[in-house]
Amino acid sequence: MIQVNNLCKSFTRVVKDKSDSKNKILKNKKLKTKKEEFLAVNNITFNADKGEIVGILGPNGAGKTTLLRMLGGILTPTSGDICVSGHNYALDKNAAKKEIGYLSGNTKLYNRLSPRELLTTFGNLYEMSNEEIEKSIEEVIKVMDMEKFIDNRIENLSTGQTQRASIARCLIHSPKIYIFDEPTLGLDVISSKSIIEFMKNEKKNGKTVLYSTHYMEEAETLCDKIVMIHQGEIIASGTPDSLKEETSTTNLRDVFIKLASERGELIED
Ligand SMILES: Nc1ncnc2c1ncn2[C@@H]1O[C@H](COP(=O)(O)OP(=O)(O)OP(=O)(O)O)[C@@H](O)[C@H]1O
Repeated sequence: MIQVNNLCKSFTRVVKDKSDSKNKILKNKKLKTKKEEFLAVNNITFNADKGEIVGILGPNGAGKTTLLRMLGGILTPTSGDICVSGHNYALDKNAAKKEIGYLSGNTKLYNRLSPRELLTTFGNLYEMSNEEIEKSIEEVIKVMDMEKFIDNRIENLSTGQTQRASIARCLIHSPKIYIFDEPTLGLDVISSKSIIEFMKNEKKNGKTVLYSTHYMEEAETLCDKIVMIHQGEIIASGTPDSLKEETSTTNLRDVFIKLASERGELIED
């Protein structure tokens, strides 16, 4: 399982210095800029248990990718704790990362390799033996239905096949936890259905799936638990049914709209 406690990530961004506007008008100077810290992820706490699918929902810029990149070990948190199957990231990041299969939102694969060659490369990176790699590839081919294109060059695959190859790359070392950033984004119904079915089956196998999406209807039927974030903060978390009940709404889209507008915040989507 994965436990996240008081997680924060701040970035420095460059903004226009409004206090300099008088200068600009008077002397026709370019407005000065200044550096400012802002919290992209603000004090996030939740957990995802064995056999659970947890959906991270939120509009553009909510902080979903930043959160998942920290959980995937790509970004270092500014503060807070991440614990994966008993391994604390701050104390033993490598052990924690071995438990995770992380799919980033903009995964780029090596175009000139075939999925089989890609999976072999990643198996080697995880220090698996040749025999283990071959066995795992055979499993992954079955799970992701890749027989037809396992030896084709990645540059010749369709979008859906490429996404299946990207997910296959996350499975090669048999992790216990999957962290997927928008795995069904831009896919047609057939390709997204196969990925949704994959997540459902892995849940049955006792795996933990943590994934982000904009598709609230998809999350509503798939997820055991929802973590809704807006402007870096959790605005609600719980089962889809409990969130609807607490807000007297009938779907997750309305839950989000109601909670965000109660806070008087503009919705960016
Ligand atoms: N490396 C960075 N440096 C500065 N700001 C960043 C960086 N990465 C993300 N941000 C900012 O942090 C905020 C959260 O971004 P993030 O990509 O995590 O949101 P998101 O919920 O994944 O959005 P989307 O759904 O559009 O992908 C945004 O304001 C973004 O501009």
